[in-house]
Amino acid sequence: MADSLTITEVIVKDIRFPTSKSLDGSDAMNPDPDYSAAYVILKTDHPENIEGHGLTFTIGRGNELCVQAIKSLSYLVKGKSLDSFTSNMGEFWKMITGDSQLRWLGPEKGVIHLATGAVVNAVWDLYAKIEGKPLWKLLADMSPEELVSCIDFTYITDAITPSEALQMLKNNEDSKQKRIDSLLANGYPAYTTSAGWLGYSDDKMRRLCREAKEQGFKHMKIKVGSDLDDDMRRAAIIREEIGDDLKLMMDANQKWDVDEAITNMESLKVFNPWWIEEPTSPDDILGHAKIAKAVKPIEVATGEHCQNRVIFKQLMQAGALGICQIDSCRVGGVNEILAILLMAAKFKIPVCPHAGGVGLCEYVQHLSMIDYIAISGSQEDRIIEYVDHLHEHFYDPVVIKNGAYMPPKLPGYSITMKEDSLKTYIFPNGEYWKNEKIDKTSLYEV
Ligand SMILES: C[C@H](O)[C@@H](O)[C@@H](O)[C@H](O)C(=O)O
Ligand SMILES: [Mg+2]
Repeated sequence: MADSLTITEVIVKDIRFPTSKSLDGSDAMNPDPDYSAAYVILKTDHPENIEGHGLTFTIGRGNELCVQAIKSLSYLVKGKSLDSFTSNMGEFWKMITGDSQLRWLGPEKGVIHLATGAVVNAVWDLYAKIEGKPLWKLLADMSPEELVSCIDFTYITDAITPSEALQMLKNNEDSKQKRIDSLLANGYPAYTTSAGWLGYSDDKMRRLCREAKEQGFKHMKIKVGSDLDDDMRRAAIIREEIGDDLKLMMDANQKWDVDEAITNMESLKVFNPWWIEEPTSPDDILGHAKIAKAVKPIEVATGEHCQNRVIFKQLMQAGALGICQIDSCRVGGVNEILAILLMAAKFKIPVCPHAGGVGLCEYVQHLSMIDYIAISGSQEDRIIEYVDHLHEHFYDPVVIKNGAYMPPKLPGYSITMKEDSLKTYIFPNGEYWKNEKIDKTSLYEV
């Protein structure tokens, strides 16, 4: 029973994959990412040893900082009963983000908030496993009142109030089952970024474009922001491969200044992109608003480095955001995501989550599904990012059919990694890393 379950131990692991070797994930700002996870396991006294798993995503060096921050937060969950959290999820989230001394490190941003995402998501994973449901179903089965009670509305009531949120959820209540049935039958549409990594050769890009088309993808994303001539050349190759019917998106990964973004998009618009992603600093709300106005009808997309619900709120209020790219563990986990999904629905901004990395696809599928089932109620202009890397390390990897994510069936948040993978890729002494020459700019003594 949930009410007798106690979290007895919090284990944290530094897991890193050497993706920089194949340039998977490379972009103009991040040329050599090693996809990594600050990974947390909540041990419990459940008779069948059910555990809660969660992770936060980084790209290598610095993962150890998230690991330490999770350790600092762990006293807030260790020794507590799951029921003491699930009886009021909103209060639980306030408690995790409200530690009077740790809060100083943020508040609600940077390393401490990335760590919050891992811990909060691990608690949701445990909750869903105990209830015997995949996370999307656990959320779908909640009443509007229960869903609203998961959210901390602090700092966002000028954009959305609890009673407005409740009304929005109630409006969707009667038609929920219809959308669940459609997800079970058709899945949730995806787009792929796998073909367009900046470090890939032209031949590899062409081959991956063809494969993606054959797999049923209708949208592809390409990296830009290195050198405009090169961006033009690569965009032309992709358009040649995918034709005019498929949608093309561009991602500059924060490379440009505001006016530079506007000028460069003047040239790149000939390839008819649907959106330009992260054109400039993720903190520059007015800059995004200026770009959004200038590049219309191309949409401005951002969110993977958006630190919390307050920044999302301002982007929406300022008309700076055309596509909202929630990130499952950049912000403080499921509770804060629900707040952002509700604001996006209110502002009529489509949510297309940031995924890829390691575990992000596994996470965000649940979030888009609950958005569709209970919050926005729509799939119009909404797709989930998909990247074909590292899924083999998960017990319950994503299932893509005909370019769509199929709803996960196993209980939990789909983020549990295989024992063997954890052992092999733990940094710096796992089977893989112990023989590698390791960069010494980390806290580890090597
Ligand atoms: C370093 C990473 O692969 C990023 O390039 C990636 O998250 C990207 O911005 C994306 O939108 O998928
Ligand atoms: Mg991106």
